[in-house]
Amino acid sequence: MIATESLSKRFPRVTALDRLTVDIAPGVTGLVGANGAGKSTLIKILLGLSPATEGRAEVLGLDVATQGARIREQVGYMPEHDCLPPDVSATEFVVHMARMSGLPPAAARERTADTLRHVGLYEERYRPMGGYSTGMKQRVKLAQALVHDPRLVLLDEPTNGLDPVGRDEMLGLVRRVHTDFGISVLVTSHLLGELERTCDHVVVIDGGRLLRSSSTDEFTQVTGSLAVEVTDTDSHPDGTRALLDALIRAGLTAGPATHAGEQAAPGSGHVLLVDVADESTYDVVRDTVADLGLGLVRMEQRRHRIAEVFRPGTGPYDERGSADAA
Ligand SMILES: Nc1ncnc2c1ncn2[C@@H]1O[C@H](COP(=O)(O)OP(=O)(O)OP(=O)(O)O)[C@@H](O)[C@H]1O
Repeated sequence: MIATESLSKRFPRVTALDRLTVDIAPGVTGLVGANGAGKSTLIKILLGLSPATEGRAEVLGLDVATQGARIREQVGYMPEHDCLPPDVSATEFVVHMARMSGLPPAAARERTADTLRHVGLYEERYRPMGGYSTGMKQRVKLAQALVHDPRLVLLDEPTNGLDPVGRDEMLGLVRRVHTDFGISVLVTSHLLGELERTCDHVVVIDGGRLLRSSSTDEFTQVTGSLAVEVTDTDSHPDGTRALLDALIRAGLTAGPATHAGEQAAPGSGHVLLVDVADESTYDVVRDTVADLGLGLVRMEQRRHRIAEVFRPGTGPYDERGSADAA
């Protein structure tokens, strides 16, 4: 879908992209990097809107340097910043964008209605956009990127400014762009963790350079620990503590999980991480829980969180730490 080769973009004071070489296959890909990492610069180059200083890039097999107009016919773009005229309605705006992409009037109206419905805008679509919430504006921006039925969409920080519920809803919509319509997606975020559930593949850039490009599964591979959560009982008011002591007596290595992602369900105690020595570890944990008369809330193989891979001291890029540290 997208291929770049030693792509650089230098501004007088800043190198925004530094010899970036990356291949992006069809599907949903996350482009992750801190603010200023070069994400928006890359998107503008891929759309043929800004020339690279060096190197080359292709989108859908088309050269960004010479075939920008053809790329923009087949690619949708959701910009990062608010760009919606306040005194027109979502319907008027999206119909206008559809017409700009070359759709005839009737098809533009029909596609607009379908796309706005898909992003979850109903009666509000006839009201001026100046009165919309941030979430509604982000949905209109997504709709205008989809309205001409592109093969690929480039979404620049679609969750920006949204609260956690709004973020989840937007990420669900982004995923459905691919599952419902078969459109490939490149979505940017400055938050590593939030793309974990949405993307098949994640590309991480920092200071315009490629840090890592791999499938989400590779990022979140299974670790050698088992997360175990139990309930308290009358005879064991701190069930987690009782289980920890018993597991250590049984010869296992275990400890409380301290990572935020391992928080227990409210009222159900805490989570222990148990090193999996071999297959017998599962039996020992199950039998110990049963012997103590505790309720087993969950026992599951723990996976890495994407954010852990890059946390100083815990990731593969830090020789001092181990990626298993939790
Ligand atoms: N037109 C420009 N002129 C000068 N410097 C620029 C220009 N556009 C971007 N930059 C600089 O290039 C670097 C990369 O910016 P870019 O907008 O691509 O980052 P980003 O990863 O998208 O971050 P953000 O989400 O904050 O926009 C930044 O240091 C930015 O200040």
